[in-house]
Amino acid sequence: MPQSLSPTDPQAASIADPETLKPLRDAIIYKPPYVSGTLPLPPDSHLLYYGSGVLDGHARRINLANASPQELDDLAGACQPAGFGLNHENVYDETYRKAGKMDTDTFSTPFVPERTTLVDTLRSDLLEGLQSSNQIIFELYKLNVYGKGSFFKAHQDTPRSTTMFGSLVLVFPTSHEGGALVFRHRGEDWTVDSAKLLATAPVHSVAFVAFFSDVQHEVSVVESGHRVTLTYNLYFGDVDSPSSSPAVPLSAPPNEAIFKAAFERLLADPTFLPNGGTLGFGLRHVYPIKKTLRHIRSAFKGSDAVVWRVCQELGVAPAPFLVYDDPDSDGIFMVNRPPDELGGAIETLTHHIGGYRTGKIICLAGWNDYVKQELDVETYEHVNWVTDLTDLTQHESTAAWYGNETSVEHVYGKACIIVRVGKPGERQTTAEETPGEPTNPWD
Ligand SMILES: O=C(O)CCC(=O)C(=O)O
Ligand SMILES: [Fe+2]
Repeated sequence: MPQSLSPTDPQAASIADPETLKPLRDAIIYKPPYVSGTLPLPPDSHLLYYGSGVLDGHARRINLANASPQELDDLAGACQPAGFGLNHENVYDETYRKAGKMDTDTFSTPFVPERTTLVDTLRSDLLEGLQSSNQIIFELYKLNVYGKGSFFKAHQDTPRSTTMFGSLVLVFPTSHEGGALVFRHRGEDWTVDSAKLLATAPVHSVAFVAFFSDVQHEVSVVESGHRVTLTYNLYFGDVDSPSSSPAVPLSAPPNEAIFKAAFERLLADPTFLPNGGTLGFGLRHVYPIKKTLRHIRSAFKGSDAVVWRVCQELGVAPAPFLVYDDPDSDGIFMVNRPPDELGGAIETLTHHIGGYRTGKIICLAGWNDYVKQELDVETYEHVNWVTDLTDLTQHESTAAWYGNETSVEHVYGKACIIVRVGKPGERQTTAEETPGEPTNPWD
């Protein structure tokens, strides 16, 4: 991390007290442990075929997109009481869980989660980092019908293997009130009211909620109607290629509103960066780096997309940068496009990137005057790191090292989002104020 300047330095006003950045950092690092939203589907995806002992071997067909109360009563009547796992046993206790269930040998659904945008949504907004590149396996687990007065008290789902990482619940648009899913984790709680989500969703949508296995959750009492759900166990498969297209979120990730509110509060505070300043966010996902960083903007997902969108909404211009931490000096550099091959000796990294047209020196702590002059100190800029740099998205360059023996060194530029904030009253910045990205005919 860059070192701080002394408080007497004229640049000191652009250094934010790290405590003030904590709400922004927390909104990204401690994001809610679930994703939820609605998913428009073709009407046939809501079909359900079921048969059980009570139907004397006859199968029934119901379309959950427009099921009548009688059809739903029949479905509920064909269910068995739902149990829950306690000390490795399946227990029935209607003071703890009151709901109907069908096992997967009793019903059939044409819905295939792998063929929907759910895969991208989970990879972007629930998972992060290297996990986002894993294949996700959806295992259909149960159909549940929560009639009036049904509920499921606080519990954690039983992981069925070491590769199981979470659960997915799909809620069909059958008329119901209540039955919100409440999560509790690290002393916080969140409520996802699927009935309310469905009320404003396009016709034929289902609601979805996916969450990590270690999160405590409960289904609050269904006040009326039938809440019909499919639950899936979520497993990691092999490492897959990252999805090529970013998920277009149908609903914002749950940390977006929290991050935005925290950022708005900071920008409204006149003691925050009284001279304006620069914020840095390490990236939380893996993206390919090409000749320029321009394509990365449209690839951002999860919390990276949250930072990007919220900054744009609040009028503080975000820009992608690569940051180089030169081990041979105390300098840290940032450039807004990958440097061409460094070519020469590693000792010249400082000069090469510092002198590079789009290069920008962001920390000069400990540098002597000669180097400062060489590198044009006016380009100095202190970055207040909200979240640490990560090595998930980085650009590699090679350079020769002339020591006792000549060797090749690798130098890595770590990608991040840099946000420039104006002083109070003039907080908004425009993209033109960030160093312009050279137009590249090959981009
Ligand atoms: O129906 C829901 O929203 C959650 C159900 C649940 O927690 C479970 O089946 O384990
Ligand atoms: Fe559960």
